[in-house]
Amino acid sequence: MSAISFTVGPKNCSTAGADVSKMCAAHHAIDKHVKDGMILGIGSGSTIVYGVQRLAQRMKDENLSVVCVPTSYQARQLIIDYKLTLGNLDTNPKIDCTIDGADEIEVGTLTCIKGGGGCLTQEKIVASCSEKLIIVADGAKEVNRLGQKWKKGIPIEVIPMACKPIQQKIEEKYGGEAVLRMSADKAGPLVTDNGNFLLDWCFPETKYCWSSVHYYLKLIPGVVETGLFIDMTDECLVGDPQGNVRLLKKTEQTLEL
Ligand SMILES: O=C(CO)[C@H](O)[C@H](O)COP(=O)(O)O
Repeated sequence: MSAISFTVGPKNCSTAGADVSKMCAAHHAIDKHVKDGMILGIGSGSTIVYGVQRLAQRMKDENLSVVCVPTSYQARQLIIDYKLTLGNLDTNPKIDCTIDGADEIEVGTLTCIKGGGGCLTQEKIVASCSEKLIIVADGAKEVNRLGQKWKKGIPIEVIPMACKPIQQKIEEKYGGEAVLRMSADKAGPLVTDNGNFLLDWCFPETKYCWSSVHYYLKLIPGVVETGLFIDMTDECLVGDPQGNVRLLKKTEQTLEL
């Protein structure tokens, strides 16, 4: 793997029952990147929960003033539950830094698949308004090629009435299978925070120019957003079960159209 990767831990974060890899990565990101007076984007998923806990602790200990802009209903609720200051893009259209998780990270280009938790559209909007995007993850997410470990496909948010034609167009163009994500607890499809459906496109194993795939998908009427995060990530902090955190920087150019 070609990447700048070095250990920046270990950190003292051995809380019983916690996922130490995720926790150390998230704690390190908060300690390194959050400064007083900042507008901070709060990502979604399980890793960021540790980040919010750490932030709440720092706010108390250091009396920081930080406005938090959520990337999902889950993130909004976390901000409220931990008594942090809730912002939004109307009042804070420019964000200093967003910290978020990922489902898979291509080492070298730092291209990520996101949206396993279904929040990709708001995550991408908030990231696009941010000076910096910091991804926090455990080592299981690192790959040389997207799809090596994450087998659930690339999440694509779609307008419900366009779901079937979009499925067909994707499969005709690239092959594989674009599967409508179903809700775990309600009969029928999962509905996103934006009232849309999700397709998870399980793509055939081959070499892709991900930016051209992304642009092709985005141009299909009814596609709202894709879970491909290309040239957005500034750095990844990757934790391990011993509490070490490695920093990954971009070292390879993304294939261009
Ligand atoms: O993109 C996301 C949600 O849409 C999450 O950031 C991603 O699924 C990672 O989640 P976790 O931290 O639980 O592994």
